Amino acid sequence: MTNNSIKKIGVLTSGGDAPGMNAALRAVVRACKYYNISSIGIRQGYEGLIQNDMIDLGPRSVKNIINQGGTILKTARSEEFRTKEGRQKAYDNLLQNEIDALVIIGGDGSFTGANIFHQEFNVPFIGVPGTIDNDIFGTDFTIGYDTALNTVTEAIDKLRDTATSHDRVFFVEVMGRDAGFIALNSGIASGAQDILIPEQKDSVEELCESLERSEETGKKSSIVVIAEGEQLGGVYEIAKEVKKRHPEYDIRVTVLGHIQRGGSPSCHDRVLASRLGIAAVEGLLENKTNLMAGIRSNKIVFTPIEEAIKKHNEIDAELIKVANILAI
Ligand SMILES: Nc1ncnc2c1ncn2[C@@H]1O[C@H](COP(=O)(O)OP(=O)(O)O)[C@@H](O)[C@H]1O
Ligand SMILES: O=P(O)(O)OC[C@H]1O[C@](O)(COP(=O)(O)O)[C@@H](O)[C@@H]1O
Ligand SMILES: [Mg+2]
Repeated sequence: MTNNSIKKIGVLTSGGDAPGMNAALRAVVRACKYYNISSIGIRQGYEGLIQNDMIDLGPRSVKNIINQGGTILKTARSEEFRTKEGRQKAYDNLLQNEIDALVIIGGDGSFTGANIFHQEFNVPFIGVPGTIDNDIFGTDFTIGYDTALNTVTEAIDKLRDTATSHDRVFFVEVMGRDAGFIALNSGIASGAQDILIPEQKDSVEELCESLERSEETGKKSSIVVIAEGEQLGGVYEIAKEVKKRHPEYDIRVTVLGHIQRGGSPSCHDRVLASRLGIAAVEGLLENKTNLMAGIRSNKIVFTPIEEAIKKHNEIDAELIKVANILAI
């Protein structure tokens, strides 16, 4: 398997952090050791490449992190890497540190940056999808998504207790910059009356009809889950519009925010991250590059990075049907 031209792999975490990034890092470092090559950690995403902020890593440097949320390498959104000058500095530092290839653990933005870097300097890389949003084509699941879903579901369960006690309507905003995966799945799991996601055309009228229908059948409190990328507007605006039409509703709004990105990764995310981290190293050693390691029908697959960035996973119509039937 070993390709002799790769002797050292650099690994970084970039973009929004996601639970399981540490497990992916651990897998990359240990796979490198397994295949007798060196690994070096780059701190704060592309910022660390530009600032030459790196640390040699071995199997014991990544002990006790499989269960930790966040990323011990830290992450960043680097403006400088968007510039040609910034990427030149990054390349100079790669040469100085004798890094032959990169594993990029991050989201679509991080992969876009890696792709441009590859076009300019021909640095081999493989992406590992780490984002709670699950908005990356080429994998059924991104690292962190399952943990975020569990966090959201637990939070909405708590809101349900108070919503029921007061006969209130709760509007809950969940993350998902442009994607409704978190909203749809957590909404089904938490028994939401309605779920608003950017992939679907929604209207306040339909939302009100749904609330009215449930009221007619004796429902006293409801939960509405709204993805932050919802096209109808923000959660406060939507709540205001509903209140205008139903002044009698006792409405509360909760924005779950960054709590959704934290916490110890779920078993699912730890296993996924471990598999993808190893796959990325093995891929590089097989001379693969410009690909993302993902999982489809429980098998490792590699997808061209441009497809991973540009294509979109479709929302499953069956899930929407499930949500609708259960909201009767
Ligand atoms: N078009 C681009 N050119 C160069 N670098 C980019 C580009 N888009 C994103 N990046 C780099 O990737 C980083 C992470 O992207 P971002 O969209 O913030 O998060 P994510 O990877 O989670 O989607 C950015 O801060 C930037 O440094
Ligand atoms: O932490 P920030 O910079 O406020 O970004 C918030 C965004 O990051 C996310 O949590 C994750 O998205 P990315 O992984 O693509 O960064 C989105 O759901 C959210 O819109
Ligand atoms: Mg992104």
